Amino acid sequence: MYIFIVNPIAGKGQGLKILNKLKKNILFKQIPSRCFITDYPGHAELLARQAVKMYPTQIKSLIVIGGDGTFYEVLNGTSSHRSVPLSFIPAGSGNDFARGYRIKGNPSKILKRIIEGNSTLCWPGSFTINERQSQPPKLFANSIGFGFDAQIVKTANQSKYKGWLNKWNLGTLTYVIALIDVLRKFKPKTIELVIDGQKRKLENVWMVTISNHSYYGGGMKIIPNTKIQPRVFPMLIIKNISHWKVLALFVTVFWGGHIRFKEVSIEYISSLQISSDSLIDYQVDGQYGTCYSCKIMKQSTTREINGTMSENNLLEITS
Ligand SMILES: Nc1ncnc2c1ncn2[C@@H]1O[C@H](COP(=O)(O)OP(=O)(O)OP(=O)(O)O)[C@@H](O)[C@H]1O
Repeated sequence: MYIFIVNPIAGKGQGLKILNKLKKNILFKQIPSRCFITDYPGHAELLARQAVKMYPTQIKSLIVIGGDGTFYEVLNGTSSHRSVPLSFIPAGSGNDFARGYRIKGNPSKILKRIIEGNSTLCWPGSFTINERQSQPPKLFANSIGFGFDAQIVKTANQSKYKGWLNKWNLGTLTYVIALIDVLRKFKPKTIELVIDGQKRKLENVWMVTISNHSYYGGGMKIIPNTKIQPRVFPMLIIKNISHWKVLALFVTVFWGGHIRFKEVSIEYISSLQISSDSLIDYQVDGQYGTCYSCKIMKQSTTREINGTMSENNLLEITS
C-alpha cells in the first residue's frame, strides 16, 4: 500500500496539480494506493499518524507531496513507526529536503524510483522546547536555527510577497527581501550553550543553526558539503559581526563562501542545549516559534527515504 499525503496549497497549488497529473500516470494506476489531502496547518501530522495506525504493516511507502513544512509534519506523525519508509515528491517553494537528499527529476520519475525502492537513510534531529518533559521530543529533517535566521523565516512567512514570488519560481528571493528587512532592526544576543556536555556563554550572537544537510532557505548552502552522518551534525555559529558584514556574508551563502568569514564557525556535535534569559526566536524546517531554551540531539535511529538518486550516496560513517 502506498499512502499519499498531499498539501494542495504547497508551492501555490503545485501539490494538487502534481497529484492530479500523477493520477493519470500508468505506474500510479498499477499500485495499491490511498490519497489524503490536508485541510489545515498540522493536518498532515494527524493524517500520517492515522495512516500508520490503519495500515501498521502494509505501507510500502508514505509519500509526501508538498513542501518542507508538510514533510516535517509527516516525519513527526510517523515518529513512533520508524520502520515505515518515507518519500518526498517536492511541490513546495523551498524544497530544501529534496536538494539535500538528491530527490531529483519530475514527479513521475520520482514515483518510479519510489516504486523501485531506491532509498537513502536519514537520521533526523530531535528537539525539545523549554524542556517540556511531558511532551516527547519532536523531529526535524532539515534544520533548526536560532536568532537571525528564525526572524527571517518569520518575516518571509508573514509577507505578502512570498506567494507572489513563489508563483514566479522566485522563492529564494522571498528570503533575501526578508533578510534585508530583519537586518535593519536585528539585535544580537547573549546565549548559553551546552555542547556535548560542555558549557559555553557566547555574547553578540547572530545565529546558531544545526542542519542535517547542506541546504536551507530555498537553496542557500548554509553548511556546504555536509556529509549526512549517523551520530553528528554540523552546527554553525555567527557572532561578533557588523550589520554590513552580515549582508556581504549572506550574498556568499549561495555558493558557501560565508564559511571563510572569521565570524563564522562550524563544528560537528551530537547534542546542544541553548538557553537565554530573554525569548529566543527559532525556526525548525521553516516553521517559526519562540523559546527560552531548547535541547537538540542527533537521533540514532534511521528513517528510510525512498525515491532518492542512489543508495547511501550521501553517507559517511564516523566512529
Ligand atoms: N489546506 C491547507 N490550508 C492551509 N495551510 C495548509 C493546508 N495544508 C497544509 N498547510 C500548511 O501549509 C504550510 C506550508 O506548507 P509546505 O511547507 O508544504 O509548502 P511551501 O511553504 O510551499 O513549501 P516549502 O516549505 O518547501 O517552502 C505548512 O505549515 C502546512 O501545515
